[in-house]
Amino acid sequence: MRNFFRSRRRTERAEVSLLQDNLPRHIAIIMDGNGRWARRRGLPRVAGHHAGMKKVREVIRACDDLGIPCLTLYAFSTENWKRPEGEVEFLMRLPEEFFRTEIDELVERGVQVRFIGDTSRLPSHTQETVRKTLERTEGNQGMTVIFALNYGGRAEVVNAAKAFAEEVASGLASPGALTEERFASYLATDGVPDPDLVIRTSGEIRLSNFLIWQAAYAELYFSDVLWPDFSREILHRAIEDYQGRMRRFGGL
Ligand SMILES: CC(C)Oc1ccc(CN(CCC(N)=O)C(=O)c2cnn(Cc3ccccc3)c2-c2ccc3sccc3c2)cc1
Repeated sequence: MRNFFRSRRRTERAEVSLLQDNLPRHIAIIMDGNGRWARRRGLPRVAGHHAGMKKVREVIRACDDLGIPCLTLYAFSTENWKRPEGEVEFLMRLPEEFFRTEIDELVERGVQVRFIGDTSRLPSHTQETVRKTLERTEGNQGMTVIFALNYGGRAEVVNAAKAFAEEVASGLASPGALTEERFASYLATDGVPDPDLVIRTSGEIRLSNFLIWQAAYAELYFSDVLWPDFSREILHRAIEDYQGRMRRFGGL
């Protein structure tokens, strides 16, 4: 058994060594902690969101460089209506800045961007950014990056159940034909493998209604760092921890 591990190729990195042949196929991240990060520095909350957005770029690059096929990002935030007025306006403008500064590199890297969640309640200019991002990256063959916007796992399951019920009502399906496999095809993540690793920052140990169907078997990794302090090194540590767990139970 020891030879088996020793012979496996390793990517030596300063902090951790990652096994190239046991990388997660899909990593999902609950990006939490922007507000606290700003408050600890005596900065306005929007500074935390702006710093958080820069980390989105860094984590996409880090996953793409490792060859992670799929990354889902959940901009975890308490409901918008609890936020001060100016903050919501700022948040709705942030995607345009991200699009303007990042889209060319994403296209260059062959990244395909997808969105899950209810984008209908976003302001029209933000919806326009979503549409342009989809247009610029559809059909790309590289890594898939999914942004969960205004997303709720239970709402997603209810929508899938409704879609199947409608097919039964219109005689296209019979209740007996429903399987877990078929049900998953009605979810927004249809065609995407389930996340192997879910990471959440800021020390909160909760799933918060995120990918509740898809993450049924995912390894969960909780980091105390606040999202704007997330880094390539912390990502690597999470993946190394994941690989350590797979080694313990992966054998049989
Ligand atoms: C991919 C990009 C071109 O398109 C879009 C991106 C997002 C949205 C929806 N959105 C912003 C509007 C809203 N719902 O408040 C959020 O989900 C939201 C809520 N908090 N934060 C701050 C935050 C930033 C970073 C990490 C956590 C939270 C964000 C936010 C704002 C700008 C960016 S850029 C990449 C991610 C991201 C997230 C619409 C279109």
